[in-house]
Amino acid sequence: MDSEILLKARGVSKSFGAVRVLHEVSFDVHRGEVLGILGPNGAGKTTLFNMISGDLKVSAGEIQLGDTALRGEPPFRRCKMGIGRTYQIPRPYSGMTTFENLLVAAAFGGGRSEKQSYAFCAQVLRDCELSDKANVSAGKLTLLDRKRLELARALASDPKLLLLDEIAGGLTDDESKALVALVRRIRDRGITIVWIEHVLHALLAVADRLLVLNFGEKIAEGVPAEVIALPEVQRVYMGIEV
Ligand SMILES: Nc1ncnc2c1ncn2[C@@H]1O[C@H](COP(=O)(O)OP(=O)(O)OP(=O)(O)O)[C@@H](O)[C@H]1O
Repeated sequence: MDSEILLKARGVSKSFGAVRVLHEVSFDVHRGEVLGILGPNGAGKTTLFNMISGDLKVSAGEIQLGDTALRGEPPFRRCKMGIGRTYQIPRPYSGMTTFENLLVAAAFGGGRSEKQSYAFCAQVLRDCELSDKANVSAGKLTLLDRKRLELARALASDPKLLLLDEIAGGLTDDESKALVALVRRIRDRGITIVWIEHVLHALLAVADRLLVLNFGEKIAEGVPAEVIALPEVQRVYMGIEV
């Protein structure tokens, strides 16, 4: 990890009508790091991602990628600027093959000829261990391979910053180890990652830092071992009274 800040969030808030979902959340994501985001159901984690990716507008506050303020930029522009994301409920085109799904995603990243896109997508498939499923219809993949495809689609847009939303849920221990190994390989290629995850052991295996949300507020941020030892985090996230 270097100390250059790739993403900066300052005072980010979101309300739906009278319901306040996020309140003045500020944090930095350093280039090359994996920042894990924890928090109970409904804490506002996915809402935060939606505001980074542009799926939702902020009610207040600022988000910057590098030196560029993201306010007013639509999702497709943010994708071209280097923000890739997965969704909690994967959204592949089920009637298309795995490879076709990647080609569509690569078209969003832009900047490549058709020939270059084919070569790039073939590389992403190899990285995600999906080469042997290239011609399989996305709707027929196993759960682990659907998760790999969700990741591969995000990678095909060639992100600098990858937002992962609960990709380890529902996997066996061995499968989640395979997914963690894949996340590590992506990080080692220089892609900065923010990972929302309830499967704590998967997150702890790769996160450099953790940020914890509760009821829309940041309650902790820092080195994983220190954060999960905090009494408030143990109480709200793990239900342990200390
Ligand atoms: N479009 C919306 N309209 C109204 N309320 C919403 C909307 N999107 C999210 N919410 C509410 O905002 C709160 C935070 O939701 P969010 O999905 O961000 O939580 P989360 O921390 O990601 O939870 P989980 O771990 O269950 O995915 C919830 O109470 C949710 O019902």
